[in-house]
Amino acid sequence: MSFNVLLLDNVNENCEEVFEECGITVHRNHNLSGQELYDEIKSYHGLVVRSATTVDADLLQAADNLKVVGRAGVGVDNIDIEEATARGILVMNTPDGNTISTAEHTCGMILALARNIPQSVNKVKNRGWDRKKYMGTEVQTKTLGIVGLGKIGSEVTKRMQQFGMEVKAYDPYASVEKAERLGVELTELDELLSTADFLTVHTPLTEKTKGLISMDNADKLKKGMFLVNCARGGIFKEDDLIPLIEEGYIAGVAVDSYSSEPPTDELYDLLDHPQIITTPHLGASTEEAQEKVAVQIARQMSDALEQKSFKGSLNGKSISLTTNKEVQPYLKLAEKLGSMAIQLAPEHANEFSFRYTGTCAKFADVLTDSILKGILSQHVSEAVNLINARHFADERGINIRETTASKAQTFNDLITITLDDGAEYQEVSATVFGDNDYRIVEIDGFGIELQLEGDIIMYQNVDKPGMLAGVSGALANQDINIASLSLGRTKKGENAITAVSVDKELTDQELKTILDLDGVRALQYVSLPVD
Ligand SMILES: NC(=O)C1=CN([C@@H]2O[C@H](COP(=O)(O)OP(=O)(O)OC[C@H]3O[C@@H](n4cnc5c(N)ncnc54)[C@H](O)[C@@H]3O)[C@@H](O)[C@H]2O)C=CC1
Ligand SMILES: O=C(O)C(=O)COP(=O)(O)O
Repeated sequence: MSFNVLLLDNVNENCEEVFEECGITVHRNHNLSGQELYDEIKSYHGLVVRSATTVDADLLQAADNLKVVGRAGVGVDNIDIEEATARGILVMNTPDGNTISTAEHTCGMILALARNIPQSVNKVKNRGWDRKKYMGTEVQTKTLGIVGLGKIGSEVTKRMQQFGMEVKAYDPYASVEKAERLGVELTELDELLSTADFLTVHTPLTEKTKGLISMDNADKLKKGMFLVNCARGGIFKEDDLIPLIEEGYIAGVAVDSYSSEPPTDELYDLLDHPQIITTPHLGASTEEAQEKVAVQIARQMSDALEQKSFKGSLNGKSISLTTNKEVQPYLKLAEKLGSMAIQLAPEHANEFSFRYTGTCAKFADVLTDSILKGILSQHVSEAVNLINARHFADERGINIRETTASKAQTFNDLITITLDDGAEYQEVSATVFGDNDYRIVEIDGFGIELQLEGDIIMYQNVDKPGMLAGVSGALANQDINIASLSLGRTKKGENAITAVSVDKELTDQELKTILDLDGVRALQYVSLPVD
């Protein structure tokens, strides 16, 4: 299949080169938006953006053929990942291509704030000369507070330590070992706010980081501190920046990212304050960073479109495993078994347990996606794939429990699915022999062995002579050929289960002739694809 990709947002020209080397057709358009973009996007398999294009639900809905959205950069807050996931569209970014550039820009902002560089440059250019007004402060021996000790936060740390700053950080998810390695003291947020001379944020904008600094916590700030935001607009409450300055809580702010870009008129008015220095989202705007992210995203997207690798994917992490040859037979087994289990399950079952025993246990994550694909494909009108399967399960309030045991038991590999509606449950287990011999091996505790494909009748019966003859007679009378069968029973003379694989799809009427036979207690029927 041949693919085509649309490049927006001035993505570096190396992006084109890499796509073309991979045999992918590229079209570039810097100025598309609104209806024009909705119309244009329909024919593309891939879309590459930076931060300027909003990839929202409407755009994704219009994108009939889209398989992957690539962000040539880090932040994906301009992409509706939830909607993309629901539509089975992969979203990927390039997490480290612009780290150094953004860290360097942040360091520049810290120094610019400390020495009033932008304001004094402006003064001189306007024929002014004021050395007193622009008296600065050294950063050496001062405390730098970092919120978010991730990739950029760590690089800012290393650089500013060279300027003699003491670095403290607040990041509830950072490890103590990492902080020790960087020579950083991890603190609580309040302590950081009350001790930092400069505070720089390097987190995404989330419910927790939105308005991290505002007039509400102004009393916690070290008087006269400087603030830097080269992460995302809104981490400092923009409306509160001037009151924070005017009331003497902070000495100045450097901002590179805004809650709306370009800023609204009101926001421009706020940013006009002489103690606020600003750049137009330039953190990642260097030749080096743009080349790196453009090349990285083109490679990642080409590999994903060609199903070679899914590196950098944000909404289908586990599918990166699917290119591993070892996992392929298990994926198929999981999907087939999921498809079988749901046909046998009690109605309204919403407690799903998946047990993985043996080698397959190490692939549990993606196998669960595959089982869910098998289950949900029969109930969801949209196409279910490994990216959106969990989304649909969540939407349906399905609770998933996964257990693993790497030590093989009777079979080298066994996947067991239990679907439960709170009152009744159905349990099926299957294995794969070699690369492609998929077998059901247990149904509700009865040992059975039958190929996991085609049309299968399963009935419980009294364990007495003549049962099988009755069933095969009934099938023969209707010209239905038996392909194979398997018998299982709990104890001699008690309950038995028979699974019969037949050569054609059966009607309800044909099935009834078996259910009506004396001694047949319950009957179930599943129809599975044949490879
Ligand atoms: N101005 C620009 O042009 C650029 C801005 N960015 C932005 O910079 C930010 C950081 O990027 P990276 O360092 O690459 O990301 P990262 O994922 O490596 O680091 C983020 C860190 O924030 C921490 N974190 C998350 N929630 C937190 C919370 N509530 N409190 C404290 N820490 C928290 C995480 O544990 C992680 O260590 C992102 O928002 C990204 O979009 C990135 C590149 C360029
Ligand atoms: O990578 C990021 O998160 C950035 O903010 C950089 O944005 P940009 O690619 O320069 O529009």
